[in-house]
Amino acid sequence: MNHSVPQIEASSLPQLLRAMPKAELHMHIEGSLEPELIFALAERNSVKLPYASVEALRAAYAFTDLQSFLDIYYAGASVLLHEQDFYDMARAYLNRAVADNVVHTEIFFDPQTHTERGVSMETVINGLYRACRDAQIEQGISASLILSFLRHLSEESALQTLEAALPLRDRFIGVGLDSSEVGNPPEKFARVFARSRELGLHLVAHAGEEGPPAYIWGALDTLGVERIDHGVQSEKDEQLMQRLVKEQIPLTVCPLSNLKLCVVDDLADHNLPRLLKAGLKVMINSDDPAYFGGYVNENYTQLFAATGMGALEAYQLARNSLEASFVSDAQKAEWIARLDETFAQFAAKV
Ligand SMILES: Nc1ncnc2[nH]cnc12
Ligand SMILES: [Zn+2]
Repeated sequence: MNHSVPQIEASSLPQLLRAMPKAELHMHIEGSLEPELIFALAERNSVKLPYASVEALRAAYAFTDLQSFLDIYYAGASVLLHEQDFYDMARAYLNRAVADNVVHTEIFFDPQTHTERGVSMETVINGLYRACRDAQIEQGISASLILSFLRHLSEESALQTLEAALPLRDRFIGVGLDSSEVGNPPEKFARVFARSRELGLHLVAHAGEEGPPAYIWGALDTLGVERIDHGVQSEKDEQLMQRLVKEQIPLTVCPLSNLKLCVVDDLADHNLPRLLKAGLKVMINSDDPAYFGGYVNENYTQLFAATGMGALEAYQLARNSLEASFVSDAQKAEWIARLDETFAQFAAKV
């Protein structure tokens, strides 16, 4: 776990954070819809928005908690109607990811947000999948999809969603669980996760964003997830911390999200440096970059500036992101070799 990382000038750190190859394992594609694209799609699809302008919409992005964000986030997604809309949204995100030296991304999508409005499952998945495939061919970025269930809806709805997606089973690699956490514990979704496991899908779930450590235990023990999305509340439970370290369960942490949703008051107080130091397999992600003030590199640079972390932590976080991804060991090894090369190049500049 302790890798030997070459000496790198502190002044090179922002450049290194941007240049290092990394994976993004926690981002919601609907959360990458920039206000400009929301307005462009509203016009293209003749959807009436309750905001007069891009500026007025952006001004509404002052959140007090997760729910206050989700209300606006679901309203923003109402402009997505056609396969091309889903394609354009995903290509816009993938362009940003390429610019941030993301070599691999595992993208959440919320089908129920769209199927409940009458958009078909095929429209959603085909648009997103085609964007991932074209970006891979044209830009070399690897991208996979994770179908996420909305936990404020019933398990029956999640089961129906999974069944509706099965004809397109080869177009997504796993399932997740998101939306309003408190009051919707993981146990509510035990059957749909069991069915997903039978289907050979990867399993992840949001837990311990606002909710208690008990939800992280539930996600691990009842749902059998391989990664925890967020998980920042794990620090409140020493036994849970020990388990997360022992089993090296990845936590996909999202610092700017935690700041904007008031999970933390100040980035300088974010617990990621402590979690990393305690030996947890944490990494940095953007969650909903269009709403929280930045894509993945902005999350790295702002958190590092606020907390004083250095090159050693940068290496470990990027490496954790690659190791925690759902790709082959051979692919991981190739990207880790590229990460090592990047660090060696920066060390040579000293
Ligand atoms: N941060 C978050 N937590 C839960 N559900 C979400 N859906 C989109 N972003 C989310
Ligand atoms: Zn999330």
